[in-house]
Amino acid sequence: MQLRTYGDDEDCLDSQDTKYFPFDAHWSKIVDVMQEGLLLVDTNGTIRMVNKALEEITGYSREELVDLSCTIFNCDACMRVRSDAQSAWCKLFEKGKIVRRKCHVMRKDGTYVTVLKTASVLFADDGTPLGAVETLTDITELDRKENELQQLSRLLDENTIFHGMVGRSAKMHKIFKLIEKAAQSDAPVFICGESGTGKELVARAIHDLGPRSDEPFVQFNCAALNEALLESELFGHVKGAFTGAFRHRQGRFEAAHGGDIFLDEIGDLPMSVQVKLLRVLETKTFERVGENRQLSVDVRIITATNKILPELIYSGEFREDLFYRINVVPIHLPALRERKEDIPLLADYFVQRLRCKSEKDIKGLSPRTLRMFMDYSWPGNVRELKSSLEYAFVLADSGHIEPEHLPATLQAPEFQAATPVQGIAQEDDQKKQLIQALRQSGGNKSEAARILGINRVTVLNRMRKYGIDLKKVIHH
Ligand SMILES: Nc1ncnc2c1ncn2[C@@H]1O[C@H](COP(=O)(O)OP(=O)(O)OP(=O)(O)O)[C@@H](O)[C@H]1O
Repeated sequence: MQLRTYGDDEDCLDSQDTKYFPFDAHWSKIVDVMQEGLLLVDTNGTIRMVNKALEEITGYSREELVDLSCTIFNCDACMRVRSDAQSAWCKLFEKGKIVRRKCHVMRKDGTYVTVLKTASVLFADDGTPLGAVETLTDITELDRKENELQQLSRLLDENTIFHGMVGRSAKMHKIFKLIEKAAQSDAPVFICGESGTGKELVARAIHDLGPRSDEPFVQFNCAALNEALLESELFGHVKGAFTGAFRHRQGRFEAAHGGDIFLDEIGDLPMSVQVKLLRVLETKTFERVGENRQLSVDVRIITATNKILPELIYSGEFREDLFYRINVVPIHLPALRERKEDIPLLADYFVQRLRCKSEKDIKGLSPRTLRMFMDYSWPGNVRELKSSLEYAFVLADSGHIEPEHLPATLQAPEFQAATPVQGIAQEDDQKKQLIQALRQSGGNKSEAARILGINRVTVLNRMRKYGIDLKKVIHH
């Protein structure tokens, strides 16, 4: 029995009768706008019809395919078993249909494409098989992503990743152990380390691993607001407490009740608010702005800063008594240049993650780039490494990431340091890099922060610290 095929006879689907289904006359167009490849074979396995998407998937034209055997696709899942003259079905068809089977079909150029195949046998009213319809969905891209995810999970066994933190150095392993212990206690945790070393990740891990993990985790950046707003943001205010306080507002401490509060950039907390925070730590009570009532609160406090608090105590900007209260369990995160053995692993990790999000087939770092990564001092630490790779994914097209795909700050030899740079030399480098990034960004601080792999608040702090005048820098 022969199938009447699409194109043989435009009237075959009752195109005159549009009363019931006005699209009947347009079947050829309908199958051609389908995203899936469509293939019609007769009982001998001879191709009778294909649509446009199938031409695109296989690289063959319609004319080339019609009248050929479907074995031309060399499909790895079609173990063709011809039991008698009438039945030429692939083993897959024995059940009458197959649903979303992953297989590989050969294109005209000899390459293979991964497809999801769905197929059904067509029967006449008397039960005689007429042929079969197959749809093929190209999943090459999905398949690639799946392989990448598998690669990523192979890369990251439990010894190299800890709650989103990647590291195989002895220093990071010590930190992972410390986090586990700190999480179980209710004592305040103080996380210090340079910008971009992962302090926020540590705070999150402490919450997730601790007994308060089902309770709130409230995060607050103490450098984000001015002194007047800070207090009401942290402790809340009552209606009429100040101009503009039209209603009661719950503060962050109340919101964190039962859970953990993470106060980031604690070194930037103004003195007036430091006193109030000290009170919360000592008495576990606070007052809303504009109210005299004491409210008790049960929160564990986690703080972090990239500043050296003893220096701030010395200069009178931070209360010593508060420092002792928050610094019960100190966690010091080492700078990336102090744990260089983590650099290749972190780079692989970020490359794999970026590959999953990108269409580009970027394989990793070239040996030259890896050497450069190992020699660089990474003032912006892991954040800078991550954003350099994001930058490289924009510039590179495929293959390996070469030094020329990296941000200018990594390429300028005067900013590279093979050995840890300390004290004044480091500050000098930091200032030069900031000036260069601000020039590069035309004075845009957020963009400069992105270039350096640090956050905007750190850019502002450093500009203040080094007395950088934006106008002078740009018009230099
Ligand atoms: N060990 C790590 N593994 C994977 N990603 C990391 C690691 N450390 C940091 N990161 C990533 O680097 C970026 C910066 O991390 P994070 O914000 O925790 O740093 P930070 O020390 O809090 O910085 P800042 O002081 O500027 O606030 C984030 O995108 C984070 O996911």
